[in-house]
Amino acid sequence: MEGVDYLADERKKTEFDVEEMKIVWAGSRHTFEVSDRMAKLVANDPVFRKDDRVMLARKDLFKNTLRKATYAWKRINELRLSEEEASKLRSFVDEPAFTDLHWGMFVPAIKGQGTDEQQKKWLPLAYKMQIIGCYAQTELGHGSNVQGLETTATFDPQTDEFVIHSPTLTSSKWWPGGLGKVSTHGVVYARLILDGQEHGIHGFIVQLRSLEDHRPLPGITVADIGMKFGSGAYNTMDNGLLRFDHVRIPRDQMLMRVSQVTRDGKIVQSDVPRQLVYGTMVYVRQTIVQDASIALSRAVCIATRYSAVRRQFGSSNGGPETQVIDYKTQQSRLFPLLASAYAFRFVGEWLKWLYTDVTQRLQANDFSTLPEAHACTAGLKSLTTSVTADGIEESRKLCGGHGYLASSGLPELFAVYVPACTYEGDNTVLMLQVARFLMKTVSQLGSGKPPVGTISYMGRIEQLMQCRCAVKKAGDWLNPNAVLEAFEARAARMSVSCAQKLSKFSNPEEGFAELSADLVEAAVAHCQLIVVSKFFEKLQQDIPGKGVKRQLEVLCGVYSLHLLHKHQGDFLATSYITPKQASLANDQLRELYSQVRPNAIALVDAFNYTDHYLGSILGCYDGNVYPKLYEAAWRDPLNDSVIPDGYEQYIRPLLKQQLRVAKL
Ligand SMILES: CCCCC/C=C\C/C=C\C/C=C\C/C=C\C/C=C\C=C\C(=O)SCCNC(=O)CCNC(=O)[C@H](O)C(C)(C)COP(=O)(O)OP(=O)(O)OC[C@H]1O[C@@H](n2cnc3c(N)ncnc32)[C@H](O)[C@@H]1OP(=O)(O)O
Ligand SMILES: Cc1cc2nc3c(=O)[nH]c(=O)nc-3n(C[C@H](O)[C@H](O)[C@H](O)COP(=O)(O)OP(=O)(O)OC[C@H]3O[C@@H](n4cnc5c(N)ncnc54)[C@H](O)[C@@H]3O)c2cc1C
Repeated sequence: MEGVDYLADERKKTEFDVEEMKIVWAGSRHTFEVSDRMAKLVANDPVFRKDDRVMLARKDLFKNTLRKATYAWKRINELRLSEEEASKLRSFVDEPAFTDLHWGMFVPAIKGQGTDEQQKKWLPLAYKMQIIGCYAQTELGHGSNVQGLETTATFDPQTDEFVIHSPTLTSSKWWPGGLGKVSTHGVVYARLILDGQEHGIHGFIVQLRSLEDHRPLPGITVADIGMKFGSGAYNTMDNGLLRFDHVRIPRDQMLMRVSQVTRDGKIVQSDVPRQLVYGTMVYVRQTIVQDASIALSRAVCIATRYSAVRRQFGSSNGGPETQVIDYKTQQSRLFPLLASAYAFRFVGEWLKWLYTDVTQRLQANDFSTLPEAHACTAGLKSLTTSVTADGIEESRKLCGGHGYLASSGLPELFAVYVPACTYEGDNTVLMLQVARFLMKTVSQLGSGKPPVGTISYMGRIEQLMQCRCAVKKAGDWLNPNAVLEAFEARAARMSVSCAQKLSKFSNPEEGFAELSADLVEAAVAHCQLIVVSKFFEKLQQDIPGKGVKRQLEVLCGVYSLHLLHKHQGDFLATSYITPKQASLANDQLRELYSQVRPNAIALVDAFNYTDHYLGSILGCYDGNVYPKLYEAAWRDPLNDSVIPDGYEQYIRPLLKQQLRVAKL
């Protein structure tokens, strides 16, 4: 039944202009057009086929990734794509590869931490991919604790070189993507030693492999760390291990924007704060927040379309059964995820702005917003990746048994996505950084320095500690001020409560460790407030298109009220709302689900994903799920023959043996 749209009736119910919503989702008409063009380019090119990925053995999978990545690079050059187009094309290829780390971390590390001279030398080589780089920070023994890294970079004043060395097994670099089999160079993080004295962790550009024959250079041991979670998935990436045996590099290969080492082996600190050595992580964390909305929206698109196709129970007089999307339980699990995808999109857009702003300030030697940028990128990376990883798994469950099939696309999406909760900073460790920022802010209240930016609500601490929720009926929860005050009061009260408990400890570090679980909860409350408030800010913009703004208001209501419902313990325990008001919020939430329902399919169509990118039979645009599942089953290599390999060797003797036992 080629060409029939099985979701056409659903699409007829839409109450808003989907084409305009596509622009809102993309961020601008220009971004929409670039994305649309690149997505179609990839989808229509058979080299980028990916439906066989989960069947491939590791070596074939990896070679296939190399083929796709180099072909993508060829197309980028042939078509003279801009940086923006090239990056979109790579993302629609949808296969983790060494190029992610080359463009996503190696190049940004040189840009952010290299001097002008170093950038001039290394960036042209990297831009033409004449060298391929990775980001080699984590070690076997230490990842979260960057100050605990053991690799050493000892300056030798005789030769004007650094000697890079791995003194222990645990100092082996472990995890860097692209390192295992591909990278020719790495930005390697090591402990700087000058004249026997330690000077903290710094980045060094180290050549790892020959540019002639790709063999590791003398003193370098390098390999892949082995298979990871899931089939296909992140196994396309060659995460690597690396050991140095007194490897010498010229002095000018230490990235010297933050600190310089002089010819006579002295360290000179520039005005730039030492934390800029961590700058690449801040950059990547903000890109991860933007990507979270993409991964979550993919899962939600699949689950929403399938929930409209799937029917179970409720047939009367031989009529059709109920679409599972009409069950309130399904809606209460699915629609908050749909709303979260939109919420993360907008907070990601804002975070990109914040990051650009802090970068411009840093160039003008204004470091004042760095702590907030660090707290926001760390906290939002943690919050959005945790919700997205859980949301992908929930989407799989929302698709029932068929969600467990590889052809649903959800298992692989989960397996690729879930390490985002760990890489670029373990999510708990990052929330504890937010908590430190919050405790510092609370301790400085009343010092005459008013808190600004995302923490400015703390400046109204007295009012926020005393106010009570004014909601009297369910509809009052549609008032943005009521919702915002609730989230502000909850976040402020949880932080103050932690600060009060902390003040009872004579050793603040001991207190911080003891209270860390509470502190993480306060940090989560603060980050949720940021997401809610950025959604409301988005709604204050001029949003054209029939019914588009209205739909976004509904989604904003779903996002904030489902959080309020889920965390009602916090809101009640901090005495901002009463149980009655919590119950009214839930009533309003149910009503909002009914408003999402007729628009659900259109709201996921607005993501504008091609069937190729979604990679899911359950989520295909036309909803023609069952014939496609049936056909896909027959394509499985196990069905190449009616009698399986191994019948003669195992099944037949087994059956014969059973027969003998039966005869006895
Ligand atoms: C179906 C198939 C689908 C296919 C999908 C297809 C494609 C997918 C493609 C791609 C996937 C998408 C993205 C992939 C991206 C990346 C993944 C790949 C690579 C991953 C790379 C990595 O993981 S790199 C390694 C990252 N490592 C970490 O993040 C380590 C975490 N640890 C730290 O950051 C720090 O050590 C710390 C922050 C936890 C502690 O630091 P320390 O110095 O010990 O700190 P203190 O706590 O004492 O703090 C001191 C002061 O410094 C401030 N501060 C700390 N960090 C920063 C910072 N970054 N910036 C600014 N300031 C900072 C801190 O606040 C303290 O300040 P005060 O003194 O004022 O309190
Ligand atoms: C797929 C993938 C790709 C990666 N790519 C790269 C790369 O390209 N380059 C690179 O350098 N690294 C890379 N990494 C490494 C990654 O950055 C680290 O694994 C990550 O930072 C977490 O550090 P860890 O492994 O040391 O975790 P650990 O810190 O050992 O965490 C273990 C547990 O301890 C807890 N914990 C740790 N410290 C604290 C604390 N202070 N308080 C409370 N709880 C704590 C954590 O919450 C966690 O539950 C990658 C990792 C993965 C999984």
